[in-house]
Amino acid sequence: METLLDVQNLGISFGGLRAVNNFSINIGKEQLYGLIGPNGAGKTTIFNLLTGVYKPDSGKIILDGNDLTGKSTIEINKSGIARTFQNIRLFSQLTVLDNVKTGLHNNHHYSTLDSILRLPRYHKVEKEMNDIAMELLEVFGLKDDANVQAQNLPYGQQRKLEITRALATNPKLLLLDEPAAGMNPNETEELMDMIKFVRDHFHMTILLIEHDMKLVSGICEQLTVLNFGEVLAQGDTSDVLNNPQVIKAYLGE
Ligand SMILES: Nc1ncnc2c1ncn2[C@@H]1O[C@H](COP(=O)(O)OP(=O)(O)OP(=O)(O)O)[C@@H](O)[C@H]1O
Repeated sequence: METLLDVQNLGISFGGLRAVNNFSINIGKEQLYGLIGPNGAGKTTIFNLLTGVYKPDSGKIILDGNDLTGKSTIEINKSGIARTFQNIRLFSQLTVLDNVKTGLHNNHHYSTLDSILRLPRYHKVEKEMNDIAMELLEVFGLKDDANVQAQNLPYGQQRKLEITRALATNPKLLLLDEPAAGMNPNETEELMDMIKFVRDHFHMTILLIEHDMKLVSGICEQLTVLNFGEVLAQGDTSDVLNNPQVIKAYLGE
């Protein structure tokens, strides 16, 4: 399988705490990959390193052959990594449609002058963005809510919208930080279907952090288990979940 993300020996310290140490991972194109581990193991810190929120003090991040180590969040997003957050971060006062359009600005441009003077290019680009955003909303069953304020959507739909907006940036790699957090079992089922659909339909590569083991074992093909900032186990999901060290350290059974 062709590699999309190649991370080698990534590390970062906060004061005296080595939050992530010697972290390596290799994710193939179109893989659905899970990152699990106990609270405080360093999972979100790894997402923050991969997206440029934190700069690693050691290691390399290569995406599709491009070295992204030390790049800014904006550069990294433009290079093809998009994410969602543990606590939903939408533009709550904007409509569902406008939230998706904020994601599309990466690939659709008009100048400030075009926009102020409402020049033809402005209308053309706006129409293109509306059409694409509506198509995406239709795919994810959110089209009828296009004009609803994001904050008025039910929780599960807000999660879906966050993923839709991340997809609108046209990423190569989608990072989902605890997508099922706070969801009821029905919402989680729907979410699992959506994640599988995104991978299959958009040929997307997905790395997700999740505590919900039903979701992890249900859709992730490969897993990395993190413990105290270091990789405890890595490989096929069923092998990893049956690894005695993992059961002892993480699952506590
Ligand atoms: N900016 C920071 N400054 C200081 N310490 C930090 C910072 N960010 C994370 N940490 C510490 O790094 C460690 C790893 O935190 P992180 O949030 O990555 O864990 P996690 O595996 O995502 O946990 P959870 O499952 O609870 O979300 C924790 O001890 C945390 O307190």
